[in-house]
Amino acid sequence: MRWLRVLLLLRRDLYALYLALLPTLTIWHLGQSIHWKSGHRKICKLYNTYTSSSSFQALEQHTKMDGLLLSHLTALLSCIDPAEWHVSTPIFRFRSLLQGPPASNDSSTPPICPKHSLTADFIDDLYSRFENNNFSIHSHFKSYAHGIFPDASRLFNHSCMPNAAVKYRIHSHESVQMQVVALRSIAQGEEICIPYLDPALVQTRPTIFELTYGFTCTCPSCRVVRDVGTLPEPPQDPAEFQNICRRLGEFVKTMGESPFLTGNSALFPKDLACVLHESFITSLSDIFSQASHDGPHAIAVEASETLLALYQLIYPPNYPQIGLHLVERAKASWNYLVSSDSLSTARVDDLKRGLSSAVKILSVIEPEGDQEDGPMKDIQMLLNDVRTV
Ligand SMILES: C[S@@+](CC[C@H](N)C(=O)[O-])C[C@H]1O[C@@H](n2cnc3c(N)ncnc32)[C@H](O)[C@@H]1O
Repeated sequence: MRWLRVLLLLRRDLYALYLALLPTLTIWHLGQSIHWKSGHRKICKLYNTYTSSSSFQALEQHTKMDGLLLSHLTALLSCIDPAEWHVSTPIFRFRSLLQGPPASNDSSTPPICPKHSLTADFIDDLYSRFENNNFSIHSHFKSYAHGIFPDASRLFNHSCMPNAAVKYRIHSHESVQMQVVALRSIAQGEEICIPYLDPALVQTRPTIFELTYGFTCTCPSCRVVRDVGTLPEPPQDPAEFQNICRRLGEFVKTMGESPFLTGNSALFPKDLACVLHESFITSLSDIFSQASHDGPHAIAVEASETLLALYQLIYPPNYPQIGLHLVERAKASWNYLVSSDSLSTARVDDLKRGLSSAVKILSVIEPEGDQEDGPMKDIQMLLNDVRTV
């Protein structure tokens, strides 16, 4: 099948609400600007009082975003005659989505902003679909707000080895646009799945699926994790920890396709089970960021190699996190190079190869988000630096 890059442009959803961190609240509302203007007015007048109220301030950041989103939704719906909510409207589609499991609906509906004409039961009913259907609008992993995209919620199930990923176009004075991008060729009839959360959360993800989404994931990655069983903690002893890092690097270099992609747990060496323990990635990331910042740069390069191996094991090919990490790894290599007494040609070549892989992977999903801190800019700067040696 032909490489299908952008699968869908989900512009037709009625409510793409991108709020939270933006002081001026915006709602995207195709073709019903009169309703939007009156909904906007309802929110604007009370916005400061609402966001500075003690009940709003007491909420967790995540629930604050939900409260803002729900405020916009109720403001908007209060301006539309329910007789207009027929089958083809996004609100009808939104209300036809699955509700979250009882556990995710345990917490009460957050306080909302506008005066509205909707009943408490109706608002609870809307909110019961938030947790397992809404999206976190992000730009290069920086989260901006929560958004409702009923068509995308209807269409896409989750996989920890997804064949597609969600990105957003965020530009001032434009509606936020969601795009679903294929990470590889997708055969006719194959289900298109996106990740609902970071697949690297190997240990916590089953609980999140159960409590927030109400399902047990049966993707190839989860099958392998289940077969591996209880995950041992990574060794505390530095020499043993290093040995595991080396073993992981060797395994990934020779594995061909990841066992987590194919679901074949027999191919995953049992002595590497501890690399799936979430403390392994945390320790490595800490070592990497500290050494990248303060040195020694050789340690940063070493940690970045192991992180790359881990990402190649647990993420699907072309996953953006791999591309972004390749850029960070190249920065560490560059710092190491310029702080060394002599320039190693092999290391310069490796750096160039790493950047070229980063470009290949990131080109699948880029450009995305607000573009301000796009990794392509960093790559270009590094390539310019490398050309000078
Ligand atoms: C955003 S909706 C996805 C679309 C949904 N299947 C539908 O028909 O409307 C999220 C819900 O879909 C179900 N779901 C998503 N991914 C799943 C998966 N991999 N296995 C089983 N159920 C899944 C869960 O019930 C989850 O709460």
